[in-house]
Amino acid sequence: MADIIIKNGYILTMDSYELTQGVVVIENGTITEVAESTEQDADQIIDAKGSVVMPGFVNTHTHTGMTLLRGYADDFPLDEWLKNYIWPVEDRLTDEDAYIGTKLACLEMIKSGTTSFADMFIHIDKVAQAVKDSGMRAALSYRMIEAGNEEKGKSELDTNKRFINNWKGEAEGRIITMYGPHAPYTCSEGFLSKVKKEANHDRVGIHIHVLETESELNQMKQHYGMCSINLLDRLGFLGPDVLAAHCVWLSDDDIEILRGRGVHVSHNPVSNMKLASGVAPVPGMLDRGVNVSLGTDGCASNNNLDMFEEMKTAALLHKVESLDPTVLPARQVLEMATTSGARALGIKSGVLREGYNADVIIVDMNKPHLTPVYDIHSHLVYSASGSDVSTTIVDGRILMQDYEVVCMDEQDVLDRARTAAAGLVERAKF
Ligand SMILES: C[C@H]1O[C@@H](n2cnc3c(O)ncnc32)[C@H](O)[C@@H]1O
Ligand SMILES: [Zn+2]
Repeated sequence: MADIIIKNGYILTMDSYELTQGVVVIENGTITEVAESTEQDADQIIDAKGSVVMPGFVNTHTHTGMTLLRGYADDFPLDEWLKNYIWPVEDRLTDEDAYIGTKLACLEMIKSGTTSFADMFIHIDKVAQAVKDSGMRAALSYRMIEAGNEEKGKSELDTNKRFINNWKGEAEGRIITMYGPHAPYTCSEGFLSKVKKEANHDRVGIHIHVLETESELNQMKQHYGMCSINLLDRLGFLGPDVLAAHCVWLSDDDIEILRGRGVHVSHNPVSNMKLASGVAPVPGMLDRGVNVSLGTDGCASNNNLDMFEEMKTAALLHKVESLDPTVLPARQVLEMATTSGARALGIKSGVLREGYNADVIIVDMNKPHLTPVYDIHSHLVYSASGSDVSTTIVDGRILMQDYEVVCMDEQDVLDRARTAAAGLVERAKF
């Protein structure tokens, strides 16, 4: 007897381009069958008539606690935004803020079809607790800023290491742990080398912001006489264990280095547009074989966690940038948001395939803006939005069914988030 059978839906496995009517069978958190029909029975049958059944999205770069700062400081360049607005408020964040901010982020992601994500944040134990409680899957890293201060670097590294020791593989394996050095402009080369050594020792990955702005490029050239990619490569930092967010200001040589080292890149088009950071050379990276996935970044620079919006923005941005409408076609963008994201996090998700994690969503197509259907990839990227997701399953557990969130008390999360935000803004009046 299986746990769940999803039947009558159109199945988009992401293994092939085809959309065929069929069933998905789930047992013990794993997909056990994807077929036209099944002989099996299950404890729970989900009728997906008129819907698309597909892998959940993988958001490969966010800062979940920043949901509490949604709309707090808009329309500034990154340096000013971080130094004058974000960091002063984050310094006053409490454990409860981080917990409820992450709960709010999980609620938003579950409701819009994201099943796993990569997060870098502070109060990371509370972030992990919220992920565990919500039922989502996540690769979590503690944000380390050392700024050339040896003592601070030691305590930052200790905090990240303690987190890794306490949380690696927790929540039935749904929590993956990583090191999170913030960026090459907030961490010295000596510190970055130490992080790499510890990551190798602990056999975990590293999540880092890289070459997000021209200002970073100039600072690095001034300080080191080379860009962030060259510095990180010289340190032996780059490898398939590295998840590099942004990578906007890359040269052709940098792309070649990323490809050669097997670095995973998280592209964040909405955040890059909002902070006017620039346009990442995504078509060039994809052409050269770099694994590029999609991330929303935090809610203070997006200002939501909707991966449908991220997909559409990515597709449109690179068409207009290249003046070529054939660039980043819908199918390729869908792959970035699912299979490429799963590859970046090293998880067996992102496709509907036997033996893979049962991280599955159901998208309701019985909507005016999704009618008629010629090409499902087109609709998912250009017409659909997060609110079209009716059901979200992570690790074989139903977190939302028929638009009803069953893994947490939605109203309670909203109320607590409002209270936390009010307290935060009050404390930030300095
Ligand atoms: C993890 C921390 O990083 C900060 N942050 C949030 N968004 C960005 C960004 O786009 N670039 C660099 N740093 C960022 C914020 O303090 C987070 O808490
Ligand atoms: Zn970020």
